[in-house]
Order: sequence, then structure tokens, then C-alpha cells
Amino acid sequence: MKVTVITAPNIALIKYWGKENEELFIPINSSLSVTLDSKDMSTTTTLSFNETNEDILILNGKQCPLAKRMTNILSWFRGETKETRPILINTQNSFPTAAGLASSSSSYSAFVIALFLLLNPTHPPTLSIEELSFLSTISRQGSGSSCRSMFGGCVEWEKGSSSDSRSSKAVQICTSAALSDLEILVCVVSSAAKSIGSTEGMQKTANDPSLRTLRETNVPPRLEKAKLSILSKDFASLAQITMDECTEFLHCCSTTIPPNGYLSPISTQIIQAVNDFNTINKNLLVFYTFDAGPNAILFTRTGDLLSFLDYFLRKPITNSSTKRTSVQTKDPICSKFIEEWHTGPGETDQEIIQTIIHTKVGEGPHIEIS
Ligand SMILES: Nc1ncnc2c1ncn2[C@@H]1O[C@H](COP(=O)(O)OP(=O)(O)OP(=O)(O)O)[C@@H](O)[C@H]1O
Ligand SMILES: C[C@@](O)(CCOP(=O)(O)OP(=O)(O)O)CC(=O)O
Repeated sequence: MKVTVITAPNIALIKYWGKENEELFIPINSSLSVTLDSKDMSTTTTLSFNETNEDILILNGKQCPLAKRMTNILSWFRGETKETRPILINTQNSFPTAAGLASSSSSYSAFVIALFLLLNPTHPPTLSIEELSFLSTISRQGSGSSCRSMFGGCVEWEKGSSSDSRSSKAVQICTSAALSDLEILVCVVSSAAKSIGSTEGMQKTANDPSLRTLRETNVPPRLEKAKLSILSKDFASLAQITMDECTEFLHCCSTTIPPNGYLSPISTQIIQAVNDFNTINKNLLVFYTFDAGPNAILFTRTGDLLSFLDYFLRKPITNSSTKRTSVQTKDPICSKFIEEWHTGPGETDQEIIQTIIHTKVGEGPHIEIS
């Protein structure tokens, strides 16, 4: 038997950045994200029983040692099911790994769903909302943000309490269908693995009393406002809240000792371009967020996508004298625009955004059993 699970990374609009309980992965605050479309960015994980006598992990085609977090999850499932046969984990990301594009979120959610189904062979290949919510409490202990990739659409990770670890879980706020007007541009500035991982970065913030108090105070009301903006389709309000949250998150990274500066000069120019576009249009038509890395994630609505691209693709960060940023899109209208889009070469020779991945909000995990 082989179980394959395809999941997508999720991008937090309201960030998880610090643990209240390190051992149980209980966060300082609840967080809110959208899950991307797995047709554009995904982790595909296949699990089967292994003929040899140990668990094996093949990540992006190369054998790697299993992370302690993976072996903890395996031990937990084995304790529950009494199944002890070694497992072969074959997993691939369709996008840069550990580069601040939330690869841990898609990878641990796929791993936990696949493991649950492999070790419960009579279970049908679909999972109920309650089962996914339960699995989010296990996945959370591999990587906190992964619990939100259990669902598509917009998802909240409810903080819950340390005295009841099962209460810290993912809950879907709305489906992808309710967010079909949202267009997402993932700007890959660097695909290199970042030097300070999220786990270590957020520890520094949580250990700083003033930064921790800032997050504990500001996030809960901000998250409620973000949910209301999503449910009432108030794009401008969501834009302002997400950018305010991102500014605070980046402040919490860059003011630790030693500082954790995740942005690059290109990231700063992306922020500038988004602000300028909104100023020209006298409206918040595009907004940005960053995870722990220099890559920007931009959000706009379908009606504004092409005019924003027309503006953005003329900027020196997408169009230098020798190269152009490549745009990956499966949308026929956007594809046609990119094909027919002509402009002269840019004048500077500066670094540019490597790739822009155009995507939408996705439906959540896909499961195949053979
Ligand atoms: N498909 C996968 N299977 C198993 N482990 C993976 C997989 N993809 C990524 N990982 C592991 O997840 C970790 C990367 O997590 P990290 O949080 O540092 O980066 P990220 O998720 O890309 O960025 P961020 O969460 O800050 O946006 C690495 O240890 C990496 O080996
Ligand atoms: C910036 C973030 O993406 C940080 C994610 O951190 P991780 O979930 O990768 O951290 P661990 O729980 O220690 O594995 C914000 C977010 O996704 O909410």
C-alpha cells in the first residue's frame, strides 16, 4: 500500500512568531493564513512500508536523516497503532525548500495525513473536518504553521491552552470558493535556504519581554479585525491590517539581539512599488506580506491583477538591462498578457526578482491511495 498526499504551503496574514510552550508547540498568539493552490506550489509526500530495517527519508530526490520532529511524530503514531514496520518517506517540494516560503507548513501536513492513512489501512481516502482538525494538533508538533495547511481557504490556528494540547488546533474560517477573487503573486527573490530558521528566529522574539508583550497585546484584536474583513470581503481593510501586521512582525525580527534581518534590498523595493501603485490609484489595491525571508507575497483582486503586473513588470526589480523576471501562471488571461507584454530592456543592471509564481487560494490537501 502507498499513500500519497499533496498539500500546499499556507501564508500567514497574522503571524505565528513565538511559542508559549516550546515542548507542546503552543503559540503566543492565534494566527490566520490562506492556503495556496497546490496546482502551483505543493509538497507531494508518498509513504509506504520499507523493505529495509529503518525509516528512510528521501527529500527532493536525496536521502536525508529524519528530523527529530519527524521521528517524534512517527513514535506517537506507532504508540497509537502498534504498527512498527519501517516506513519509506518520499517527499518533494515544487518550490524552494527552507527559503521562507513555508515549506515546513506543506511538508508536515502532508506527512501527518499520509502517516495517519498508512497506519489506518481500512480508513477511506477522505478525512472529515474533525479528523483534519485533530491531525492539525499532531502536525503542529512537527512545525507549528503546518497545522493551518490541513485545510484550504482561510484558516485560523486557535492558540488553545497549554493545559489541553488538543485545544490548540486549526479551524477553517472560509473555503477557497469564498476567496476566488483573490490573486496571489509569490515573488521569489532568493531561493537559498535562510541562515536563521523560523524556530530559532521566533525564540529570540519570544525571549524578549517587550517584543513578547507587544505581540500578546496587539495580535488578538488585529486577528479578529482580519477575520471580519475577510468574511465581509473588505479588501482595503484586510490590506491595511496585513501590512501593519507584517511591519510589526519584521520589527520583532530585526530588533532582537543579534538582529534577524530577513529582508533584502529587493524586498524593500517591492514594498516601495506596492506603496507607489496604491498611492497612484488612491486606493489599497495590492498588499504584501513576508515570511521569515526576503520573498514577498503580494495579494490583489482579479480586476486589478493585469494593471498591477503592467506597472510592476516595468520596475528595475523585474526588468534589468540583461534579464527579466519570469512569471509562472496557469491563468489563460494572465498568460496571454505575459506573452504579449513587450517593453524595452530596463536601464540598470541590478539584481531582479527571480520568479513570480501566480497562484490563488487553494482547496486544501489531496489524497491518493494505491
Ligand atoms: N518535503 C519535506 N519533507 C520533510 N521536511 C521538509 C520538507 N520540506 C521542508 N522540510 C523541512 O522543513 C524545514 C524548513 O522549515 P523553515 O520553517 O525553516 O523554512 P520554511 O518553512 O521554508 O520557511 P517559513 O516557515 O519561515 O516560511 C527544514 O528543516 C526542511 O528540511
Ligand atoms: C514566519 C512564519 O512562517 C513562521 C512559521 O514558523 P514555523 O511553523 O516554520 O516554526 P516551527 O513551529 O518552529 O517549525 C509565520 C507563520 O507561518 O505564521
